[in-house]
Amino acid sequence: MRKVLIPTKLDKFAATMLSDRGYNVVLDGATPLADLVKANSDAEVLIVRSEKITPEIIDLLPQLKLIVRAGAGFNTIDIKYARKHDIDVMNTPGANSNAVAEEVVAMMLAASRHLIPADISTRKGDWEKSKFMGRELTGKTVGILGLGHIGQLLVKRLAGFEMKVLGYDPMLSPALADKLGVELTTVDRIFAESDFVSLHIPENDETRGMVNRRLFEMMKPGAMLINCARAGILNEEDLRAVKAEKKIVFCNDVYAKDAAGEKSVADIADIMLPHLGANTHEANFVAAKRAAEQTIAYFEQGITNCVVNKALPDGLDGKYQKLAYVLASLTNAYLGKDNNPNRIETSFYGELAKYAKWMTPPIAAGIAAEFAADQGPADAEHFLAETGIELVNREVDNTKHYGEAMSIDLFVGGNLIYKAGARGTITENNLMISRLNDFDQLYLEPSGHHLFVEYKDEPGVIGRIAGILGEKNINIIDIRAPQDLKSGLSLTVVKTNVEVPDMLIQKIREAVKASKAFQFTYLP
Ligand SMILES: NC(=O)c1ccc[n+]([C@@H]2O[C@H](COP(=O)([O-])OP(=O)(O)OC[C@H]3O[C@@H](n4cnc5c(N)ncnc54)[C@H](O)[C@@H]3O)[C@@H](O)[C@H]2O)c1
Ligand SMILES: O=C(O)CC[C@@H](O)C(=O)O
Repeated sequence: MRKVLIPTKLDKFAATMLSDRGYNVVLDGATPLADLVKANSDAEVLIVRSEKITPEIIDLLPQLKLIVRAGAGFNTIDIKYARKHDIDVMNTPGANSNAVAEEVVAMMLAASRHLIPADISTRKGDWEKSKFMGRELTGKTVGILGLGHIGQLLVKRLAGFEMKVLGYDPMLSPALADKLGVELTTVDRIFAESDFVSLHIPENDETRGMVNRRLFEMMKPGAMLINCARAGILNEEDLRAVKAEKKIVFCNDVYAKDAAGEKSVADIADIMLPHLGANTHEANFVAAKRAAEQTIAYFEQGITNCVVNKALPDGLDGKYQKLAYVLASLTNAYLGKDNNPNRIETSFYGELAKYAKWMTPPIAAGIAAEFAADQGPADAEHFLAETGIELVNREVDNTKHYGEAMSIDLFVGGNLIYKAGARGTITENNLMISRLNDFDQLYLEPSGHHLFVEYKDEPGVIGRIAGILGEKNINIIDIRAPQDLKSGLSLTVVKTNVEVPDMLIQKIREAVKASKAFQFTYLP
């Protein structure tokens, strides 16, 4: 019986549904997380809300296969560590979005009409009608950053106020924006022209701290900023610095840590709530129901569409990532250790074009041993940018009929640009390097130890290489010998049964006056 641990205050419906289906469920929202995890170390599934799921918690659950975040944001879960341990993490997209959209409308109205301080004052016996002069929503401009489940619902819920809606979300198609009545624009224009700005983006490496002083300084005096997304996307110090001068009204639902105690935003927040966005009976029920349904579908039907830490996107065969690694590392070996690339150009043919970003981690790993290939595309892009390597994905000409193939070219900068590149594909389920530089028709299956020797074409060279290897009892398993007719160069690639020692490579280099001689080993 699979054990499901629900260490949070989640609607009982999830526990009931899973128990009815034969799962062994422990639902306990009172015991501290670490204690509960230690007492249930045989759990295979963890269903959580905003609890922090750290490597330490994951290490206490050696049989864990699945973490379900009953909600949208999964920044509280170490999804990379989970991936390393073969644990899938999923969220329940859209389950609580209506609750958040309604909370935003409530904040807009409450702050615009001073409902909270006016209530406190009137209860006290004061009559401060003139102090609480309000503003109306109708006809104003609202700017929405992030138009996913919540952002889109917010547009619909605000429809009655006849507002002009500006939006920014790289994933929203112009057609859908049109249908929703959203004018897609830049982040800068949203901040500069809106009377109300509402944030609905996830917190991740890309968005952390992105709502900063530069944007606050653009805001209209007296405009309202609403953060029901995540604390980390907004730079609190920057807001503090400009809030008084710009008279920004700030409504906040989210904190670095969900816990009782003083809140650092207290001095700049006009309304602050204890992370109430999803806190409705309806949202709690829907999130619980989805979490249970998704768990059952995951184990019983293998449905993984809500997994957020996939190593591979649906539809991509992992062999293509191996190929990208091999092409990048072979080309890098060809350039030699004194020639560090400063630009990578890639071409992905056929269906591979839509998976281009998933090739960036293996390419980065292929040219830099310090980058681990199991990291995600954003990590790889960040690593390349930090290392000063430009990545350009070229438009491809699919009329060449290369099928699902890829080319990777590395450039060494400076005034004199030096370039090397390789193309490959998968044939009969094996990696196949079809070209290295202008040596077409290489058709090399790269597994094992390969000695690459490039030289001015002349007869007898392959025999000399074989002789030197034979003297040392090194067995030749396969030989490829393509020519580059334009440059008059030949390339001999010898697959050997063992690694060829450096001294022997040097001997071969001298014996055949090679322009290149290096070993390339790939052990899949
Ligand atoms: N306060 C709460 O209780 C509460 C409840 C639910 C969700 N949330 C937070 O709200 C966030 C959004 O929730 P959702 O359900 O709408 O998620 P979602 O995934 O449906 O939508 C997020 C949208 O943000 C867009 N986006 C990502 N990076 C962006 C960027 N740099 N610029 C512009 N757009 C970007 C995405 O393309 C996506 O469309 C969640 O990640 C979560 O952190 C808070
Ligand atoms: O579970 C909650 O109450 C908060 C959930 C919310 O922040 C989310 O990202 O879904």
